[in-house]
Amino acid sequence: MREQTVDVAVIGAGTAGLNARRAAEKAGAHAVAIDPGPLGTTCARVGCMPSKLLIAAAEAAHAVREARHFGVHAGEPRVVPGEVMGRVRRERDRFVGFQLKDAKSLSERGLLIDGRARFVAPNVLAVGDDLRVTARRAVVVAVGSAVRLPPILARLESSRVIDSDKVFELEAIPERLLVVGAGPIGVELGQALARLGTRVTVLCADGKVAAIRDPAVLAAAKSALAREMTLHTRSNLEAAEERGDEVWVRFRGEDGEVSEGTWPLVLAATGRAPRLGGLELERAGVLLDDKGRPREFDKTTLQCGSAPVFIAGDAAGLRPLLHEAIDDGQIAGRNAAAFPEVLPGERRAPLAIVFTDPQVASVGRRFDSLDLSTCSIGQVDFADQGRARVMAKNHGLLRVYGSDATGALLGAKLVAPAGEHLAHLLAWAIQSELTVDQVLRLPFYHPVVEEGLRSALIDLRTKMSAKTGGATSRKSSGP
Ligand SMILES: Cc1cc2nc3c(=O)[nH]c(=O)nc-3n(C[C@H](O)[C@H](O)[C@H](O)COP(=O)(O)OP(=O)(O)OC[C@H]3O[C@@H](n4cnc5c(N)ncnc54)[C@H](O)[C@@H]3O)c2cc1C
Ligand SMILES: NC(=O)c1ccc[n+]([C@@H]2O[C@H](COP(=O)([O-])OP(=O)(O)OC[C@H]3O[C@@H](n4cnc5c(N)ncnc54)[C@H](O)[C@@H]3O)[C@@H](O)[C@H]2O)c1
Repeated sequence: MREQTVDVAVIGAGTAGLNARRAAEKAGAHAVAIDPGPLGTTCARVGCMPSKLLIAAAEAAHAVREARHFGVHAGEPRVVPGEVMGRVRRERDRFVGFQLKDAKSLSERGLLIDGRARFVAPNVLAVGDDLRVTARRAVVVAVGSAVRLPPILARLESSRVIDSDKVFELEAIPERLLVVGAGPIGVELGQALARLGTRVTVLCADGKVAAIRDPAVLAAAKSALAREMTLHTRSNLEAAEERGDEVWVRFRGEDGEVSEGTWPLVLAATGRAPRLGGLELERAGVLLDDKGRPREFDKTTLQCGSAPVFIAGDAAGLRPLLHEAIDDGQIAGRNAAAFPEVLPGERRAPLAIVFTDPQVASVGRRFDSLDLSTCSIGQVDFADQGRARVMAKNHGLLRVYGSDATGALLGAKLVAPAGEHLAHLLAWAIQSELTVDQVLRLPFYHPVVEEGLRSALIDLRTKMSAKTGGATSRKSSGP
């Protein structure tokens, strides 16, 4: 058995792991990452980047179709699957290539170990069968997440049931597709394939699309997405089996109505779960609950109880997003290097964007965390918003949440054209702790989609004033 002793061992060389290793090193620790591969990070290989590449192709096809609204008639676009998927994979491989280059350089310096790690004792990891790594200070667990298949689909073991890891390897654009799950993955990939020519049916159990909790924004998103896909929300998968060249599926809607159909391909987008199984965290002194997650986990320091173990990125199951994996990695790496002197990490305003069209985004406080007796909601419908109408992209709803007592902007949920940009403006304002009045004093050009945001903020200010008798709006005079 080979033995290696380091200050900090990081399990996983994805985005969170690589950032954790770097942060630990910057803090003066000898830190290594351990990963059996495939390297290249989930984001670049099978996540953010290939999905956005597929969406970019879909947007091009959609723009050709939509040109008729402007009197420009290009006809039905001819989508060449080999070329579409070829570009997706070529560009994806380019992004992955940068990650692999960094990984190679780490390996050459002995800072990246090839192998699967598991705990054998506190601070001690077995890597494969012949290596033992001891971390003098602490271990960071950054093992990411894996697709969670419902048993009905898992049991099928059919090549006609794929997940998001496999979708980018498709050679053909399917003629018809059933997407099970309407979270970010289901709606992004479902709408993209619909625009590339697939007839897409989406079903989901929880009644939500794109994880939207605000009921008004949810209704607007459903109506926007239903223009291109058949949506069955609140539909439970009841049975599935392979029948000839297709998969037969039966599901039950909330009204009890049973539907069934056959599809040549099913995309399971039923969520992802932290990949903590097999790590034997108990041997590190971490107590686990019945789902195999740490019973005690400090969301601010990312430490598991009082053990010398930190969890970062998707493995923590808190904010499974790329920019959060980077921040998590930095917090966990720094704390692991300084162990036992751990400090809470600085967090940014919550921000999540789903790249459908219109885009869905949430910023700051979530709708279901608001006390509606002390908060007001302002909104704008994009149906008549000037610039959105000019571009024939006039669909969506933006809602902003504010505190009646302080006039502070608390959060926002939107399904809107240029949603990714509106969401960033809102996130920056919320993190800067601006009041609604202060945001309204900032410049808004004309004609831009941001004028829609201004309308929502004016609506919010009016509602706050009505509730407080003008106390919040008296703080300043905005436009
Ligand atoms: C289809 C899709 C689209 C997405 N789009 C977006 C987007 O647009 N924007 C966004 O912000 N986020 C997006 N995400 C989420 C984002 O990709 C993830 O949040 C992020 O990549 C997680 O990084 P991570 O470091 O936690 O995990 P990963 O990058 O998965 O890294 C985990 C690493 O751990 C290794 N590992 C696992 N077990 C062990 C073990 N026992 N020993 C050693 N190593 C191990 C794995 O090999 C892997 O390299 C998307 C995800 C998917 C699936
Ligand atoms: N743009 C982005 O930032 C982006 C894009 C894609 C993915 N992601 C990340 O990936 C994570 C995983 O995404 P996701 O969409 O797979 O997960 P999700 O958990 O958000 O959605 C899962 C969906 O599957 C449905 N579902 C689960 N079991 C079902 C069943 N048996 N029958 C019918 N429906 C069922 C749920 O109702 C839900 O609609 C997200 O949380 C997100 O952090 C982010």
